[in-house]
Amino acid sequence: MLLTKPFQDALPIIEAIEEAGHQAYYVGGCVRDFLLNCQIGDIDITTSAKPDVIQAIFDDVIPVGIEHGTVIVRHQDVSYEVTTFRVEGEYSDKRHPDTVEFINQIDKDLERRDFTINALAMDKTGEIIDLFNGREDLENRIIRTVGNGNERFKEDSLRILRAVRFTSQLGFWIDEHTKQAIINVKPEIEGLAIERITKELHKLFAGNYVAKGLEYLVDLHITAHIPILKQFKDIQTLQHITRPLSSLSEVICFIHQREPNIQIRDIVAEWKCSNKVLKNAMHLNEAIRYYKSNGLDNWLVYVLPPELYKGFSQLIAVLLSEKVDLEALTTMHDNLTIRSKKDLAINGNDILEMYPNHKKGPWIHSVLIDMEKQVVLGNVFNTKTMLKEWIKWNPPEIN
Ligand SMILES: Nc1ccn([C@@H]2O[C@H](COP(=O)(O)OP(=O)(O)OP(=O)(O)O)[C@@H](O)[C@H]2O)c(=O)n1
Repeated sequence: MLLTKPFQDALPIIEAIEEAGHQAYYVGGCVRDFLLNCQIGDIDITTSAKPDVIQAIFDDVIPVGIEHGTVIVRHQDVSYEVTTFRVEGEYSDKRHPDTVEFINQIDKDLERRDFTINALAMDKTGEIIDLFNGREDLENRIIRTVGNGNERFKEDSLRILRAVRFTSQLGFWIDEHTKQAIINVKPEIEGLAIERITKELHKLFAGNYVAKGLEYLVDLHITAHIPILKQFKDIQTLQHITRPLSSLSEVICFIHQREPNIQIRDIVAEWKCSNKVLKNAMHLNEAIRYYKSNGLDNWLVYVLPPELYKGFSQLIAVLLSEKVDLEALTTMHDNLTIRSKKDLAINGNDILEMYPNHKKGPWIHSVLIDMEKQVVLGNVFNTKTMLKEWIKWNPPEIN
């Protein structure tokens, strides 16, 4: 099969390993996505060479997980994960295998992988190694564990969420035996590091077939073992989603809107998200609240950071089945009369001068915000005279 560019770019790595007398193959998600004609993410390479051999062959190697057999080889500004063929022991810390044994043949390495569609390898000529009928499952759009599902999921219960995530990304179905194994092993999800769960949920909500993924999550009662989702009173409401949500802030805002008892701050804390995610989720939530009572106006566009317009428009579609055009938001933003408080033609001192018998205080800030809003909404011109006039007619409450 003709290799596409990302594989051709990685070819010198495979060739150099082979020239040193070892085997090397493209493996996992990149081969799956290649056969599906999807955009290729990272290219992973699996090899019979041990990490120290890889370090000796290449100049630019980052030892990210030598004890597990993984190093990163940098080649023409791209990072490639190169992992030695291995079999693994138990995952008692729920993150990494307790023991790793390096082996010389690819078969056993493929056998330890999660799903048949991920247990595919490809050599440098494009020849596919498919020991578990992964290609047939790709054609039939099936997620099936390699061998015994109970064992695969017990080795790493994150694979349960990966299975569901793949249904959301690829629109595939989960094989019946695999489904049963998910049901058997799902309580073990509770022992996983939350960061790993959050990462999978993020990918699940962003999948093109998100409704399908969430249907599995709910129907197989996996949600009962996922922090935050287990708090839903009516978990069915989680499934009513018509399109993907690409950022975690959108996901968090969506959850709060669907289940208002669950607070945004609590989701962020439980899922260990960043402050940036918290801030953006709050912005989105405030914008949705405002939109529900006022519709779309200049104030909403002014207050919401432009980088969140896309997420806002997605959420409006998902939550309210309404269309807010991204272009319309951008045009409204371009036509705003002011971009920030600094552009106001009046400042705190001007206001204080109008009320010489009063002291500085929070009331000045309130007047300024009100002015900002009136100017943005086009109710008053942004000149000092007009703004002072407006204040005279709408005197502030000073206390
Ligand atoms: N819990 C896991 C994680 C990964 N893998 C194997 O390691 C490969 C690479 O894993 P990763 O990069 O995490 O996932 P991808 O399948 O490549 O998918 P994506 O990049 O979309 O996350 C997978 O294809 C699979 O063969 C596994 O068996 N069990």
